[in-house]
Amino acid sequence: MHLTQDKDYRFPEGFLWGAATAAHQIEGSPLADGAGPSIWTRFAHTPGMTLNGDTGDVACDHYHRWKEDVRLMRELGLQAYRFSVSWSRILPGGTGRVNRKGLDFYSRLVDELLANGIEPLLTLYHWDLPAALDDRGGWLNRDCADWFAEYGSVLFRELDGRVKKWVTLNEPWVITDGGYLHGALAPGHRNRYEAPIASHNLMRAHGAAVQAYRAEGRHDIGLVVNIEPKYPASDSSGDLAATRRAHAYMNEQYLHPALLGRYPDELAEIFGDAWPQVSDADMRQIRQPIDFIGINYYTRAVTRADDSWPLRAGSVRQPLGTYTETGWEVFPQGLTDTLVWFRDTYGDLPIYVTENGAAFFDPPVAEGGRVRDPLRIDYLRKHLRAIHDAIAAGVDVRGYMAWSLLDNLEWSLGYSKRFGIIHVDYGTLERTPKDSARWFSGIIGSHGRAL
Ligand SMILES: OC[C@@H]1[C@@H](O)[C@H](O)[C@@H](O)c2[nH]c(CCc3ccccc3)c[n+]21
Repeated sequence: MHLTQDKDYRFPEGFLWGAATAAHQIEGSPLADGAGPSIWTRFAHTPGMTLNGDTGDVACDHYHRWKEDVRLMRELGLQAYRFSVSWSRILPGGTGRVNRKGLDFYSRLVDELLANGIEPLLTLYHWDLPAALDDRGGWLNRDCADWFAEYGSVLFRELDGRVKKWVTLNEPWVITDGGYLHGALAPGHRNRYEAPIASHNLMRAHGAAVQAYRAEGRHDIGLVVNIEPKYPASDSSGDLAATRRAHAYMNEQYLHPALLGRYPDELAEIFGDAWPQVSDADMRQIRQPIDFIGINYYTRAVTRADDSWPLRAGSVRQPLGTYTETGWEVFPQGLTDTLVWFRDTYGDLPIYVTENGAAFFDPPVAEGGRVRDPLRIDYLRKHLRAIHDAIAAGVDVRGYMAWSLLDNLEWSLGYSKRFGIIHVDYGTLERTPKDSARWFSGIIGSHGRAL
């Protein structure tokens, strides 16, 4: 038996170490230089939609401080940086006229990353749909596949070659469950009939963007999904069925169409008469070959049957569990299980862990500029070890992006949750690397040996 302290956690040569952010959460200045509003600009300015009415008007002011942020990434020795582009900076009306100043912001950012030896991973869509397209039905309008392919093509033409790892969508599950079923996220709909239509159209748009990339691009493109492994609370038939429904709804609903060309059977059971008929042509468009999958992992769910709508499944708090500030159980084994499950279910497609991290109640910046975040270090260490275990089991994991580079706007929770390895003072906008950033830097420098 290996005692943990003497196990060698060295990662494979070429493993890509980085951190992740998203446009709306860090940039600020949402309407600068000709940009159009997004559904998040609109949602956050709608009274009651976000904690304390927090908006992305300033956020981390990355829109002006991007050079300093790249310098911080270099100082930490990051090899890669995952970020997203705000669609409505590029196409203020969602389609048609290109806003050159919007393109220039991202072109300069990419050049600065490359000049500092940092590989960009670009996410086309991280939830901030142009408001002009929402006015035309947004993800409920089948035309969204063409809109998204047009937007992607503008970026492919401008950046491909400098950007060699592209992501179409970040977490279609959250976009749909949050934005169309439960209404906690923009555009704030709560509709059992809309949710499956939005899901299906998002995946059609993913397929259309991959097809557009194959026509314009020469490098790699993939999809990012959040996976939350489901463990039955008991072996009762009710809990086992609920666990199966929850797994299909969150974890298979998007990977099955993207990689197998079909939806899991449980979805018709969950949505009943609201589950739409889908054509074979649609399923062929969705199942475009991709070069990698991005998996965002935070926690697991011990699952039991309940009367929740429409899933009839809920998670059970673990009395002996450790929980983060967002109420997520710290369960690193779930990441190993998720990576092995993906390989066993979908095959040897390369995997990047494109998000992993935790919000804990960090202390204020102490004298001398230290932010002690031991719980975050413990979380990251355990999850990196969990990835190493999956690699040892033969899973082809190519990289890890810590969520997040910076404390930032946690959507409807506003600025109340800090996920960053770098502290941001929202008054002064001063950045202070936390202990976790220094620790992560050492892990990267030792290729994981120091884990
Ligand atoms: O909540 C932290 C981050 C967000 O700031 C990112 O924008 C987003 O990509 C993102 N996704 C998740 C996982 C969503 C999730 C967690 C647990 C259960 C269900 C869904 C966590 N996060």
